[in-house]
Amino acid sequence: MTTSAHDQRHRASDTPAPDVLVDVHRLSVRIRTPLGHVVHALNDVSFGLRPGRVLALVGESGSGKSVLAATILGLLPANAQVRGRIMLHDGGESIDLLRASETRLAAKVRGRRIGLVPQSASTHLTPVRTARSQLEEAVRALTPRGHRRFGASSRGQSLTITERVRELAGHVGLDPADLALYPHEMSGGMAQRVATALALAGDPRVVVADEPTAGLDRELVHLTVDLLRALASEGRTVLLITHDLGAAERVADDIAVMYAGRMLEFGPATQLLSDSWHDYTRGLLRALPAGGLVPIPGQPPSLTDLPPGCAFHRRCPGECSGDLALTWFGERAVACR
Ligand SMILES: Nc1ncnc2c1ncn2[C@@H]1O[C@H](COP(=O)(O)OP(=O)(O)OP(=O)(O)O)[C@@H](O)[C@H]1O
Repeated sequence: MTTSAHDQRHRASDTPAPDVLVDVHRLSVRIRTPLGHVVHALNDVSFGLRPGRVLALVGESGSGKSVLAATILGLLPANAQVRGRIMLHDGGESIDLLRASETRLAAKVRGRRIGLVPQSASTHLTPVRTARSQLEEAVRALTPRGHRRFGASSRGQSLTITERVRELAGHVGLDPADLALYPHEMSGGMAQRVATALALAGDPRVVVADEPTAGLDRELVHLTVDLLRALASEGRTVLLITHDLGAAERVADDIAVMYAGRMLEFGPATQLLSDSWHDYTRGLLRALPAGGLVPIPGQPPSLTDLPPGCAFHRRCPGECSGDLALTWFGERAVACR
């Protein structure tokens, strides 16, 4: 056990490792509901996003994955209370994402440095406008002068908005003819690609994809996974939010396992999947077709009434130490081992 590795991880938010782009440090989020209950949506979550890597956040529904994405993007509701720190280190600039003003987030972060492919992408498209019109608007909004140098594939060239839209479409595997379609004329996979192109319009280094494979058939899941991998191989960082450990297995370099707002395990995907340390991760793997489709008995606890100690305790088949802190062992971390 390397307490020093743990300490190093925690020091990282003060003096970031050179390759950490987004440093999430001891993040906790509470949301007060209209009925006065307090949802403990995230509890003491820490990790770093590194360039050119895909990090998959996996966990059952309600484990806090989307809240984490919303926190990074400054999109939490006003009734949320946030503790901890999220630093973005990009282009020689460090931005404290939890303390930056809404104006700064809108002008410098959302779309330009961090792009979001939202959950249920088709519902986020404007129904009365074609893909082309929505992409043109995004490109125009993110590049006010209309002409500039764009994208990895065309560095050194100046593109018009029309050319840039065509380039974005090609980037995500859309046919130029698809640009004339309205959202109701698009398949789920196509709408998802348009949403991805919108997320890439400002050439962000970080792309957050919230459940991009949900509801897609197997072939489209493969195409989506390939697209996310291609983004990473261009040097972008991808934060993939998914309840589908199978999709995470195909695309992720690193996997973080979430449960009831806590991170229970983190590590390089191949290691975490072949040698899981946490009983919950092992349970998720057994629930996959390859693992025999064995569901984890029981339900996650209510986030308004978390039990004391380990939130997984009641469902845990193993001997739980009750230690909630995520402890780092080099590149891997586990709680409650
Ligand atoms: N605006 C909100 N007001 C109150 N509670 C919220 C709000 N947004 C999220 N929550 C709660 O926070 C918890 C975490 O939700 P979150 O959407 O992050 O889960 P998730 O892991 O993304 O689940 P899913 O896979 O279903 O999207 C849930 O209990 C959810 O009900």
